[in-house]
Amino acid sequence: MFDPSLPLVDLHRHLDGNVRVETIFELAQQHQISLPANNVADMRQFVQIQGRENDLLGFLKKLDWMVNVLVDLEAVRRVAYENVVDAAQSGLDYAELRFSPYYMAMNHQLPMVGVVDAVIDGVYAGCQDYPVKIALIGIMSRTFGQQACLDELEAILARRKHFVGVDLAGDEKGFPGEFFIKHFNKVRDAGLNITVHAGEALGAQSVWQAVTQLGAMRIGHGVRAVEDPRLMDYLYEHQIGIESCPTSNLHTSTVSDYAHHPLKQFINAGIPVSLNTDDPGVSNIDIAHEYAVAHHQLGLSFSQCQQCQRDGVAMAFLTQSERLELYQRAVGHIKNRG
Ligand SMILES: O=c1[nH]cnc2c1ncn2[C@@H]1O[C@H](CO)[C@@H](O)[C@H]1O
Ligand SMILES: [Zn+2]
Repeated sequence: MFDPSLPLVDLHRHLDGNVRVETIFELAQQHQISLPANNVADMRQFVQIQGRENDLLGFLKKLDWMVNVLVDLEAVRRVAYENVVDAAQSGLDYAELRFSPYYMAMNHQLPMVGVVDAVIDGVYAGCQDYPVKIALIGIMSRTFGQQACLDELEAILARRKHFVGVDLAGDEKGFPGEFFIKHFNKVRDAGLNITVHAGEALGAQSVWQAVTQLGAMRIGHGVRAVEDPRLMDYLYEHQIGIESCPTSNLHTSTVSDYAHHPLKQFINAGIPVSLNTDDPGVSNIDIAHEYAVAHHQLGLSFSQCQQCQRDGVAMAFLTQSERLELYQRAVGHIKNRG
């Protein structure tokens, strides 16, 4: 339940977690990549969540098919372009698309800076054709270790002006935040914003770590922060925003059901919260679905949903004048629709 007169934004959206099943199938056919199914309909079960997974790692396996078909830079460009189309068609005014150059490059030994350039190129082309504003966040995939993360950070920083921030994603349990302090020192030196996946597969300590040692200005998921009241106070005092992705949290079994999702606890604590899709292609959802879930399953009132929309704009890695533009654009939408 969102308000069409307010900007609709998605700040936590993995570009490499949103490759269309049709595209996976087409690319695989064109380039003789073997898939576990021989038609698009049968392929869905391997890419999209069926019910839920037992844990985060089970969920993340679904994305592997998406990057498995990135055979060349043209494929990367196509996927980036289609991500902009999908964002626009789902009604978003603004999306921060995040991607991991290492993860996208690794299967076919693509050059990482080449991957970054291809994403920039595809996103730029998409923005020429569709009315949506896009910003990019570079991901370090912790799953592949510290050196791989340093390498992909280097590729991100080689195109620094095209990014608004850097994130840390992947296997939180196996590769905790303390392994990446040096990486985020470089990110801060480069003047980029910082968001970190934390409190998803590990508890409140991981969120503490992200905000006090990695310099996180926003937290991806943050679900388990509610386990520590002192942390909740800290997040409130420092107005660290939570990028909430309720359906993803259900699909990774971070929460046992929607009724146990802590979104309302963050709101009641005065912590800024945005609603986001995480991996729309894996969860098979769009942003409207998450607002419907927030209202109907998590018990947010319409005005609390509106507040999430406003918090999303406030939390966005944008300048003040860009935020105002988003509000003006939303008013324009209503006029166009009317
Ligand atoms: O919900 C999530 N939690 C943690 N990591 C994630 C999630 N979704 C995707 N990735 C990770 O992000 C990178 C691709 O953008 C990959 O490392 C993937 O495993
Ligand atoms: Zn994520």
